[in-house]
Amino acid sequence: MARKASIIGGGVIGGGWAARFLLNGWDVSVFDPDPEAPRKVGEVIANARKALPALSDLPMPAEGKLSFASTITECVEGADYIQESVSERLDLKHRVFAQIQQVSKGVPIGSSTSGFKPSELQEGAADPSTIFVAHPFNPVYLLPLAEVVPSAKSDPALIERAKETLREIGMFPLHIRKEIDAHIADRFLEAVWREALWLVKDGIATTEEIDEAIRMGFGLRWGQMGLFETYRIAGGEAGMKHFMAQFGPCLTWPWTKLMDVPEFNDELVDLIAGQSDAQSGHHSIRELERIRDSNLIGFLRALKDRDWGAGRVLLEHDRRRQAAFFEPEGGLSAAAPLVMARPQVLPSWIDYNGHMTESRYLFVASECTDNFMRLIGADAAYIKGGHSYYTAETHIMHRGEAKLGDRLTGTLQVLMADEKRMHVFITLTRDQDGSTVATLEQMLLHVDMAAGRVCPAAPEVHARLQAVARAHATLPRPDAVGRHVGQRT
Ligand SMILES: NC(=O)C1=CN([C@@H]2O[C@H](COP(=O)(O)OP(=O)(O)OC[C@H]3O[C@@H](n4cnc5c(N)ncnc54)[C@H](O)[C@@H]3O)[C@@H](O)[C@H]2O)C=CC1
Ligand SMILES: C[N+](C)(C)CC(=O)CC(=O)[O-]
Repeated sequence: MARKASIIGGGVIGGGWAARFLLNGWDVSVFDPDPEAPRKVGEVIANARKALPALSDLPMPAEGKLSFASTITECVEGADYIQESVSERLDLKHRVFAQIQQVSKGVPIGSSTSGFKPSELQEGAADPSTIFVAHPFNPVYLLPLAEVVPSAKSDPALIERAKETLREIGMFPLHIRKEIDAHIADRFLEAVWREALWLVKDGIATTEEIDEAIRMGFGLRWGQMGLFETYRIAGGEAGMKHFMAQFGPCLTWPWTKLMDVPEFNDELVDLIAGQSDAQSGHHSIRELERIRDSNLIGFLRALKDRDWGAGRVLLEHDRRRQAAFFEPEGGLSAAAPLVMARPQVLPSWIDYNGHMTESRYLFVASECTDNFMRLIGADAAYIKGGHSYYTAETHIMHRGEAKLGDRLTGTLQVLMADEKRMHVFITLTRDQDGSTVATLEQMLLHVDMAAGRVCPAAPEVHARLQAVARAHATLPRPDAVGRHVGQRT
């Protein structure tokens, strides 16, 4: 049964949390007194549906159920996890926690607060031990970081449980050991923001020039290595010590305004807002969100290919989902083709004809056979031991068109298997209408990789493969089996 997340406050951040839980298979209930909240949350979720699945080639779990509650009591009933994302006012957050704790006992209550300490949030609470900070980053459905900040009154076991929940929905819970105003990340953002306000106020730079200074240079570095690793390299062969010796003295030079805050008056707000309108006003906010999401997907996939930084978190999330997904219903002896992949057609998969390029059909098919190999035990450890399956022959038939954003399902049927061979038939269908876009017939050979020769599979792999082959022997043989190019029909 799907678990339930309760989201209190359905603004920018509450909507992002709702999307992340929902698309990871949780049921989600949202409470927000704003009558516009369902529309706003719906729009965030619509963006997330386009973006989040594009981070992975694995199937998304079935979406959970979304509901809007009319009271906090109704919202948190039966919740396994509660996330508070109401406006940044301490009195309001206290009132919300009091209402939650009238009905909900022992359930983790994460707060999205950007700046309040957990001990401040817990003041006057019936049970302070369940309230903690889980500070996310916008867009919550794409960025993995959640700063998890407990206080001395927090229940350590409950915090660990909450961190596990965050990992399950693909996040990276960073445990902040000492509570402090604005945690870790917002202290940086505040410092950069303060300096930027000065630069605009003093007429040194426009909002656009400041954004160029970030996105053309150090912003790109930070996204993959952060601050210290980047500066270590900047110290040359002598590393961090040399870097500090060279640039330490400038900390006392007038490079920043440090704690000075510009007067936050209407003049400054109008100046910044006017420049921002001139810079980006030709895009709607929703358009900007989509541009941001598409860029983030590109970055994150690049990091994933390199098993680095946030990309490593995505790979770990894939591994968890893989373990859960590829245990077929009915086990290996189910008499039905096995669902082995559910990819989404990404922008880079589209060719000059406006549809999925041909190499991607083979790519998706090889996702299917890779997952099938894992299922029968020819997994990474088996391959490391020196044995694997190699594809000897493939025949692809293109029977329809897959377009940008289409969700595809790849099923695999075993036609014949013996100790050295498996003959399989893969069907790729479009989820929205069930139509077949391609079929692929393949022969794979079991090889001794060091010898470069075909050899019998290990008995346990052979036994699992045979279990599937026996079950699939009862299935009708697809018409396309054995077809070749130029054949008369
Ligand atoms: N916007 C951002 O970039 C980030 C914000 N945060 C934090 O997330 C929290 C929410 O911020 P945003 O989503 O940006 O604000 P927002 O203004 O977009 O949304 C706040 C929502 O809370 C609702 N609300 C007010 N009283 C309520 C109540 N009694 N019960 C339920 N809902 C209620 C409002 O109707 C509104 O929809 C804040 O604590 C903020 O510091 C955290 C990370 C980033
Ligand atoms: C501006 N802010 C303090 C609300 C920002 C955050 O808390 C995190 C973010 O997403 O930038």
